[in-house]
Amino acid sequence: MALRVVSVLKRRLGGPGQKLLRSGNLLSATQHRWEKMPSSVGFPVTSRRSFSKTALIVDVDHNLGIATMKMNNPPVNSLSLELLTNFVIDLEKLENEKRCRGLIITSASPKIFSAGLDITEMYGKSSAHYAEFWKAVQELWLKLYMSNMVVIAAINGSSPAGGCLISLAGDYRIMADNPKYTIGLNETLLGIVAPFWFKDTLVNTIGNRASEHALQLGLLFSPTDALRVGIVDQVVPEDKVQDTALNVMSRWLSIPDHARQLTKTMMRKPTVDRLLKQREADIKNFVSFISRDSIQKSLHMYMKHLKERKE
Ligand SMILES: CCC/C=C/C(=O)SCCNC(=O)CCNC(=O)[C@H](O)C(C)(C)COP(=O)([O-])OP(=O)([O-])OC[C@H]1O[C@@H](n2cnc3c(N)ncnc32)[C@H](O)[C@@H]1OP(=O)([O-])[O-]
Repeated sequence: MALRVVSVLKRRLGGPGQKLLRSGNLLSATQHRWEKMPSSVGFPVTSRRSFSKTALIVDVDHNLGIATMKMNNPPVNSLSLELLTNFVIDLEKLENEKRCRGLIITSASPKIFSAGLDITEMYGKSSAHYAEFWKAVQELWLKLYMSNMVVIAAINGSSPAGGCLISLAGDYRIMADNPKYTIGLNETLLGIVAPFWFKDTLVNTIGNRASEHALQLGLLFSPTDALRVGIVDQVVPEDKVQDTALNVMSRWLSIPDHARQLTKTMMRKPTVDRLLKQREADIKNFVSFISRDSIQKSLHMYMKHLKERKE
């Protein structure tokens, strides 16, 4: 598999990649760039490395310059404070590793990409806890949305609310073609409201009218409908999600990093700045909203409904 992707990379690389091809060198231009780097900057050039923390498995292929992050928080990959914190730490690590240019985010649990924010972090806790939790949610979005890496979401299961936000924060989304899986910002179904930066991320992806419709109704889209509205970029058979993510990555990595990164920043910075300007106010707003009796009751009822659904 890795060899096939390297050859796709070579095919698609212009300039230095073509030179490498002509010279018969089997390394991609990406690898060429790494080889010129002193080994002290990080990992050996031809190695793979895996590290896993609670709720997250990260595998870095240094030959391809691609990391794969698998959320691993059974049963449904809910985004607990711990998962959010580890996610941010590992993202920073990868971001600082110059040889890592692409990140694929996926799930280690079959059928669920992520059930979104861990609802149990949002009820029956102290204001200080809500504030800490919300800060971690903000931090993850800020880091992911402005990542220097190419970020591809390989959505191999359902992806409601916060799970959908993680996918939307990437550069490209590939979803498994299984009508049982859904994706969307369904917050209104829980009686809560997606904050403005969730909304902005959706608007930047699918436009204002479709977002208004999706957000008010808390729509959860099937893969086919998600593709139609533009929440995802590609729908592929379930067993092809990872391979497709690698192939798409090769196309994105064939663009010079600096040009792609500056373009990404130009497109996304105004959205990020909106949150940065009012980060503390957004935390206060979340804490006061989530602490309301009516909201606590809604969340409690929703969790009850999830449990009863099983019985
Ligand atoms: C302003 C704030 C913005 C908010 C953003 C959000 O993301 S809000 C989040 C919006 N998210 C949603 O609306 C998604 C809600 N979840 C679902 O729709 C489904 O769980 C599923 C489709 C993800 C998986 O279906 P499935 O049939 O494969 O699995 P299952 O349903 O049997 O669940 C297994 C266990 O996990 C539990 N649990 C589930 N989700 C959460 C959670 N988020 N958290 C915590 N726990 C959760 C569930 O209670 C059950 O526990 P039990 O009884 O074993 O102790």
